[in-house]
Amino acid sequence: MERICVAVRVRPPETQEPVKGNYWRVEDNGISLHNALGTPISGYSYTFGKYYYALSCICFLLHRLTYILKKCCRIQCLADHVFGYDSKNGNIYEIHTKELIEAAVHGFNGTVFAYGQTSSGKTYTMQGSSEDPGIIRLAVYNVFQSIQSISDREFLIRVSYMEIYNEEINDLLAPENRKLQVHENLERGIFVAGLREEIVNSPEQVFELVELGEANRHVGETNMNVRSSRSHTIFRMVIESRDKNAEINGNSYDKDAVRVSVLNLVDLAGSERVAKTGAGGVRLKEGTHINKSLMSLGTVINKLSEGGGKQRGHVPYRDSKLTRILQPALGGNAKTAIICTVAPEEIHTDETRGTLQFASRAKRVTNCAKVNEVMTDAALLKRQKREIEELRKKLQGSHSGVLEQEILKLRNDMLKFELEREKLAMELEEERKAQLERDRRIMEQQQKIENLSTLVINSDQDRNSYKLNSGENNYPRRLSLEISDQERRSTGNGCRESSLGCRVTLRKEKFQTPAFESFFDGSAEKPRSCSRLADGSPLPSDFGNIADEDMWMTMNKGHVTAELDFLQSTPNRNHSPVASYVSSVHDIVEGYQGEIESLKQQLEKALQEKQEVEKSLENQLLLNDELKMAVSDLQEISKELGIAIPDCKDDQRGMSSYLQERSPQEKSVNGACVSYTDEGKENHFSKLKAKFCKFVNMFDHYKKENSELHQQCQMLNKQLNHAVASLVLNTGNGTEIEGRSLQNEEQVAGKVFTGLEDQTAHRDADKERNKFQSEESMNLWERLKMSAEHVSLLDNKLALLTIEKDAISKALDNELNRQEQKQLDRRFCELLVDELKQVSAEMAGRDTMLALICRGIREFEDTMEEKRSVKLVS
Ligand SMILES: Nc1ncnc2c1ncn2[C@@H]1O[C@H](COP(=O)(O)OP(=O)(O)OP(=O)(O)O)[C@@H](O)[C@H]1O
Repeated sequence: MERICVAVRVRPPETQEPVKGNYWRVEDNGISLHNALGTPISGYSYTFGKYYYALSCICFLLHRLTYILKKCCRIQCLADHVFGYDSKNGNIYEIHTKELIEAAVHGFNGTVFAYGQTSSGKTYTMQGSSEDPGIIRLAVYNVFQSIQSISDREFLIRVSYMEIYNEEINDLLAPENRKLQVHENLERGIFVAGLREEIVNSPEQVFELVELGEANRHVGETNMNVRSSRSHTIFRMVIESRDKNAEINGNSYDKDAVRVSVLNLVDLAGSERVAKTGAGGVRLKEGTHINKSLMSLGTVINKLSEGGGKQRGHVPYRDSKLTRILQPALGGNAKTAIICTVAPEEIHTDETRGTLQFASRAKRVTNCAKVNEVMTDAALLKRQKREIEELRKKLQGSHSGVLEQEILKLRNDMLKFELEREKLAMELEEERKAQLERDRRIMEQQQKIENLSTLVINSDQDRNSYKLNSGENNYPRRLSLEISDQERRSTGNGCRESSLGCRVTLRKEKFQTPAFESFFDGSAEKPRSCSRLADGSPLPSDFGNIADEDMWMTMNKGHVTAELDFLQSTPNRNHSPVASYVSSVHDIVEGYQGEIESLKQQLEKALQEKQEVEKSLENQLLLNDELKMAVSDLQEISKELGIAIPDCKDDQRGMSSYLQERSPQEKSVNGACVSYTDEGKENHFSKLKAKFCKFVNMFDHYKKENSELHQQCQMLNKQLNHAVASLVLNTGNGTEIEGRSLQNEEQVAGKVFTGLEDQTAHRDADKERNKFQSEESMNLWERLKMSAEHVSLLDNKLALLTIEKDAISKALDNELNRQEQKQLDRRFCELLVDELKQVSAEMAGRDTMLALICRGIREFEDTMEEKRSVKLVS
């Protein structure tokens, strides 16, 4: 564990004029604010490791003398420092950062960053000038020098340069690589995907790249700095090294051990105040992002400094790209040095104080740096080294230009692929999110549908209970307009918002045919077996294609069973002016229903009678059968006796003529059996004859009865026809619902007729009636629709008027309250006036009393005076 090294650098004043007000003075290893007289101002004094400063100076002097002393002092040397106006970048580098850079060559991660307000000299410190090279240049030189001094290891250095501009990471070496993403994995730790990395062999190569990056960096002019950095830049060197002699020594462990360290040299953009920078538009936006990310950095430092390096809790590295990229440098596996730059001018006192406080906190942060050794057989170092060698050989050849281009192209391709991969990963993630969202929506929809189904079922149950209670037929008595915002929004299965604005619920379990509301817009899907349905009508317009009764039943089944849920007026509408209109419509409907019900009763009665007649007819037929059997018995006996008896099917006349045409002996049926010699036979014959006569009489009687019954039956059928016809005509003026239900009745009636009358003629009549009925129904629906629209319009108006009325009554109430208040005030005033009058009267009384007392006193005094003068005289 080691602490972050923090140095403070005060840049020279902007003007050479002598300071008139307060000024910052650097003394020993501290910085304090002094007034114009040179006296330090209390509370503005910061001292940074005096003891360490002395030690570091000694260390600097003895730096090259003894390695052990250097080693011992290393930690101490990286202690805090304060650098004054006249300090050079070289001094700072030597004292503050050199150890860190050299440690990076030996496999430690290292980060150096400059922090401070705008125009305090961060860029100057990091980049420097031609006379005073900055930390980056000095570090690059130092790295290459160190590499050269280490003869037993081979190195590979890769360089990248990026900026964080408005919270977007851009590649400064490849400006086309924008909006790069930060990733983390076990192998590479935290890294920026798609960042161009250049393999370098010399400081000059690096400087070229730095220049290229600087040219691409975002800078802009503000009131405080002509060339103000508008982005944070991170110059990164990845140093890989491997033991050269490992293969010769046969040490496979050393051969595969590759040290990989990352050195970040960071030039932060400066915190700024809009009032001072005069930033607006783009500059303001940049400034906002800069301040935000610096605030995140401050928060991270605060968090890290709080726990004393042990219990840190959650550190919000992910709050900004800057802290995320610098995560290893802030409390992680890295050596870190911070250079806090401050401006000496009095006007920047607050900012300077802020920077110094940041420095104090950063000083308390501890890191845990260790040598990063990677064990891999396919080390990148080896591979890339070989590649470099190959490329170098090729470059030396005649086609160097072409090859160079090829390399560039390959590199670009590689980057493109990497970017593509990133993009695809992002798209995949987005798609996943979208899918989740879709699933959620579907779930919601399903829930809604379930809710609506429950509603429909409830409604169905309500209606059933209504039916049970009323003991009525299957027709709903009232139309109710149920408007509920929630339900109106719902457009699930079987439940749609109608053009009337009222919600119409279909009974899904029964409806197989076009939805009811489609009658309004004619969008209903036509049933398969009924292709020639009239537009918008639920009933077939042409019955020519209907082959039989079953098909007709099948076709109409959906319509006949289709019902609307109850529609109820909302309570507030009962009192609306249009409610009477609705109720009148309801009355008309109810009138029709009454008629229909009475007709139905008639029909039922007729059907009952008809059933009775049928029953007696059946009995008659049974008797007929018995009679037939008896006749056949008789025929057999007659045959036996040699008498020819006419067939039982013959009518009465046939039987009579037979009896008349009989032989003389046979004619005297009443006992003249003279022609028979055999007395026994005669008796038997007479018995049979009597029996036969009895049967004949019975037959006559039944036949008569039968014809009567037939007549009665025909009469009843006529009555039935008549009842049904009037029922159908009346239904034509009824509602759709009644119309449909009557179709059902008609079908029942049609069934009854089937056995009695000619079906074709009846169907023609049915067709006509149904056509008429459907037209009438549609007309009525149109009227109902219009009236419902009218009702809804009036309701809206009423609602508006109600709101207006409420507002007026509210205003009226307010006015009344005000009036009351005024009256109360007036009353209060009057009371006050009365009281005042009383008080003044009292005062007047007292004045009078006082006057009287005064007069009394005066009189008393006069008397006394007189007495005194009398006394004196006497
Ligand atoms: N130590 C120094 N010696 C001489 N000049 C300096 C020094 N430090 C800063 N300057 C000058 O001050 C000015 C502002 O410095 P610089 O641009 O480095 O500030 P900065 O902190 O990077 O500002 P910003 O955050 O706006 O980018 C520059 O003109 C620079 O040359």
